Amino acid sequence: MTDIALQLVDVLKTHDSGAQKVVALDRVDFTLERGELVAIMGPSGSGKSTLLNMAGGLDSPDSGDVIVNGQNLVTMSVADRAEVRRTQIGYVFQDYNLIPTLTVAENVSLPLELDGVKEAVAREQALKGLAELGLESLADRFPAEVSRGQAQRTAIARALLGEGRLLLADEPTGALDSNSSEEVMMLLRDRVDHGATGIIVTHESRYAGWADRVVFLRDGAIVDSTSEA
Ligand SMILES: Nc1ncnc2c1ncn2[C@@H]1O[C@H](COP(=O)(O)OP(=O)(O)OP(=O)(O)O)[C@@H](O)[C@H]1O
Repeated sequence: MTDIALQLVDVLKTHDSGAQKVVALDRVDFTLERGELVAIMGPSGSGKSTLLNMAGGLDSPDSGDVIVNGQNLVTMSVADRAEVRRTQIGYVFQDYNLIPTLTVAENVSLPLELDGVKEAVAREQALKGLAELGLESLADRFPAEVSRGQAQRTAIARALLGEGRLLLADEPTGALDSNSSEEVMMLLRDRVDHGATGIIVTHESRYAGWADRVVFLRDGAIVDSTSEA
């Protein structure tokens, strides 16, 4: 394994917006070392979510390369990309993406079961992950029966399962009060300190303070980068 968890090389991404083309990422180069937690900040529309979607293999660039743990997501097959996503990447979406017909625990254990982990073992791991976020009592409720903050923490529990993951979190504290937000940041930090690697998109500099480095985007380009070190 290399020491680089993620590399974007000269990534260009445009979106069609009516008759116009919007440049969402303008030939971005970005490297994330294993064990780093990086915060991405920037004005609305600057390309933060697009960058995360590229990193997570949810969308493909027009040109350039996206390399996760030494594997180029751009040149691999759709099936291989799906497997990298499932086994090596944990994604926390802005809108949680919980499956409404599955319970909280089932939502968290589903990716493990898709990986072939036996149902009982997957449930046990899901319950452990939920307990870390104070959600064990909600395990058998459905997403519609929990609060927005609890749904967000469920999505985070799901993303955190699995060792040494690349965690990609788009505004993970968006739906949470400030105490819960601090807890979530502490958890992400702790997970990174124990072998994971992460990117958090955030609008709030106080949460960016948990990161090792803050990268600022503007008009689809990285304009500045700070380091705590
Ligand atoms: N599916 C899409 N179709 C058309 N344009 C899009 C699409 N997704 C994003 N864009 C445009 O691409 C640019 C970057 O969007 P992106 O969502 O990455 O920004 P962001 O920094 O995450 O914004 P926010 O902070 O508001 O979430 C914006 O101009 C946006 O309008």
